[in-house]
Amino acid sequence: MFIKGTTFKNKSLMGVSTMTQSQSLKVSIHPHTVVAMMHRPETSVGVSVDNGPMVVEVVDPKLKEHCTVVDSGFDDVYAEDAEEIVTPFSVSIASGCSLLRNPRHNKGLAFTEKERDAHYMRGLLPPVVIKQELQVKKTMNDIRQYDVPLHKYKAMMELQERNERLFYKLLVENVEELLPIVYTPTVGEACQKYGSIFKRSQGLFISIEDKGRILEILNNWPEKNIQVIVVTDGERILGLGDLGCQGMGIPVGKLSLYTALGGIRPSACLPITIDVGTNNDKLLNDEFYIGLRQKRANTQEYAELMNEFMSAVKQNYGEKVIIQFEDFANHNAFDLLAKYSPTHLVFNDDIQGTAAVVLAGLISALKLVGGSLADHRFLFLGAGEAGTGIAELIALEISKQTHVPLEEARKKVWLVDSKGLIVKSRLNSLQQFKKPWAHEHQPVTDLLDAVKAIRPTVLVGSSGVGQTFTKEVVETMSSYNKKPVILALSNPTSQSECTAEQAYTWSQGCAIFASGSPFGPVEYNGKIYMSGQSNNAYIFPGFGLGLIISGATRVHDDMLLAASKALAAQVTQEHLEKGLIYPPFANIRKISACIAAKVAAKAYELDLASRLPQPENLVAYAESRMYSPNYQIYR
Ligand SMILES: O=C([O-])CC(=O)C(=O)O
Ligand SMILES: [Mg+2]
Repeated sequence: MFIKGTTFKNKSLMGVSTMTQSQSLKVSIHPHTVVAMMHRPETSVGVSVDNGPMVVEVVDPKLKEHCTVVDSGFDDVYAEDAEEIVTPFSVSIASGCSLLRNPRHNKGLAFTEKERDAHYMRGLLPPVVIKQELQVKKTMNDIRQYDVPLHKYKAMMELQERNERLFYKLLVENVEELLPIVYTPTVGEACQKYGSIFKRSQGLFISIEDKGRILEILNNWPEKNIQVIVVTDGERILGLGDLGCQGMGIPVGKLSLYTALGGIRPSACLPITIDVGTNNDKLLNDEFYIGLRQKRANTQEYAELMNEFMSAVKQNYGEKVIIQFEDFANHNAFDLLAKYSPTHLVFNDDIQGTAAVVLAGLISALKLVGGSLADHRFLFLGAGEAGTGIAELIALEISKQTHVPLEEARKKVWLVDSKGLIVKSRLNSLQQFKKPWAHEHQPVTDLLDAVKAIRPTVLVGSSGVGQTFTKEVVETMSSYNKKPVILALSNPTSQSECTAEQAYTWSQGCAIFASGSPFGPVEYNGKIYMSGQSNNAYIFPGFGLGLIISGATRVHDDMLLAASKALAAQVTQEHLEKGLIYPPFANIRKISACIAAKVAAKAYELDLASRLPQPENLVAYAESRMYSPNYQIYR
C-alpha cells in the first residue's frame, strides 16, 4: 500500500527508521488498515488507528515537519496513479485485502464469519465458508487437471505464494503424488526454464557484485528466526549441470520438503542462491536468464564471497543455523564442507544426505540378498560428491562393524569415473577426493569391463549421466548375482543410469532396484515390480529436525550412520517382500521424527547438543515440535 506523499519528507523507509517508538505517529486511515509495529526494532513506529477519514496526525512536534496530512475522498490517496515519488508504506498486522494477500496467514474461503468481521474482510470474499479439507480436495482436483508436470509445478508455486498452509497441507497429505512435482524430476525442468517462469522471488539472491554487503542483504529478508538455510551456487543442478542463478528452484524445493516432510516451520527456512556467474552459454544468451550475465568468478573471488557469506550467516543467525550446501560442483563442494565443518553447522546433502540414504537402502537390501556389508563388493559409476560420499559411509560402517581400519574397509569399494576404474597407477592425476579409492588393479577403461573385473554385488550409478547402465552391464551383473542390487541415483529421470523397466527386464526380474527419481510400478512376465526412491529427501528433513531439537552445533559422521539405521529400521518385511528397500513416502513425517530422534540422541551422546536437559522421549518430542499445516484460528 502507498500513502500519498507519504507524509515523510524523507520519502523512504530509511526515513521511517530514524523515528523511535517514543516519537509516536498517530494515524487514522481506512478502517481496514491496522497499522502497528514495523518488523525491525529500529523502524518501530507506534501507531494507533481510528475509523474515519484518511488523516495522518503526527503527535510528536519534532516529526510534524516531516509529515503532511492526507485527506480522503476522490483523491488518489494511495498514490496509485501518481507519477511522483512515493513511499512504499507497508503495514504489519494484516487485515482486509492485505490479509487475503498474505500467503502466510491467508485462508481464502476458509475464513470464518467471525474472522471476516474481526479482520475487515466482509464483502471481500463470497459468502460461502468452507473447511480446509474441502479446499484440499478442490485444489487437488485443479492440479490433477494439468497434464504437463511443469504446469502442475507452476500451480503449486502459485499456491505457495497465495496460501502457504494449504500448500503444505496438500503436500503432506498427497506426498507421493506431489513430490515428483515440487521436487525431482519436475523441479529440474523448472530450473532449466526458471527465467521464463519466474514470477516472484522465493529466496535471497546474493551475487558476486554484492561483495561487502551480504550482511545487509540477509537483513532484507523479512524473517529473523532462521533455522535452516539451503544454499546453492547453481553449478551442478541435479545431473543437469550449470544452471547458474536458475538453480534457485533447488533451495526452494528442498526447503518445502524440510517443512512438509520434516516439520520445520516455513518462516524458519531460507533459500539462498549465490550467483557468481555461469559457464552455461545457452543461459548467457537466453534473453529471459535471471542471473548475472558473466562467466563464473575465479577461485579467489569465489572463496572470498563464500567466506563473507559464511561469516555473515553466523553473525546474523548464530551457531545453530543449519547451512545445507546443495548442488555445488565437486571441486567446491568438498572444499567448502572441509573448510566450514569445524566452525559451522554445515551439511552437504549431495555428499552426506545421499550417503545416508544409500547406506539405509543397502542395510535393507542385505535382508534380501544375505550377508553383512563386509561380505559385498560395491562398484560405483561416478566418483563425485554422491559416489565418494556413499563409498566413504559404507567403508566407515564396515570398519565399525568388523573393527578393520578404514583404509582396509575402503578396499571393498571400487569407483569408475569418466576415465575408467580408479586404480593406483592413476593416483598422481586424481583429484584429492578420489585418491582414497585408488586401489591396486590393472587399468580398466569402461564400466562393463569394470563389472567383469570386480564382479560387484552392488552397482551404484551417481555420475549424472543417463542410460549408462546398458543392457550388457545389467545382464553381466545378473550373471554373477542371484539378486544384483542396482541403484540408479542420478537425477532427474532423464539422467537416470537406467529405468526401472530396463533394470527388471534385463535382469529377468532379479534386480533389487531403486532410483534417485521415482519410477512407477513395472510389469514383467505377469508380475508387478515396485522400486524404491533412493533420494536424500528421506534423510535431510529428519536429519535437520534432529539437529534443531537437540540444538546441535556440529554435524558428525556418526549422526549420518544413526540416520541411516533409523531409516532402514522403517522398512518392514512386507516392504521387502515387494522388493522395496525403502519405506513408502506416505509415512514420511513419522519416519522423519524417528530419524530426528536418533540424530538428536547421537548429538547428546557426542556432547554436541546444546538444548538441555535431553527430552526423555525424543520421538515424541520431535513430533511435538513439527509444524502443522492446519489453519490457525484468528482472534
Ligand atoms: O535433489 C535431488 O533429487 C537429489 C539431489 O540432491 C541431487 O540429485 O542433487
Ligand atoms: Mg542435490
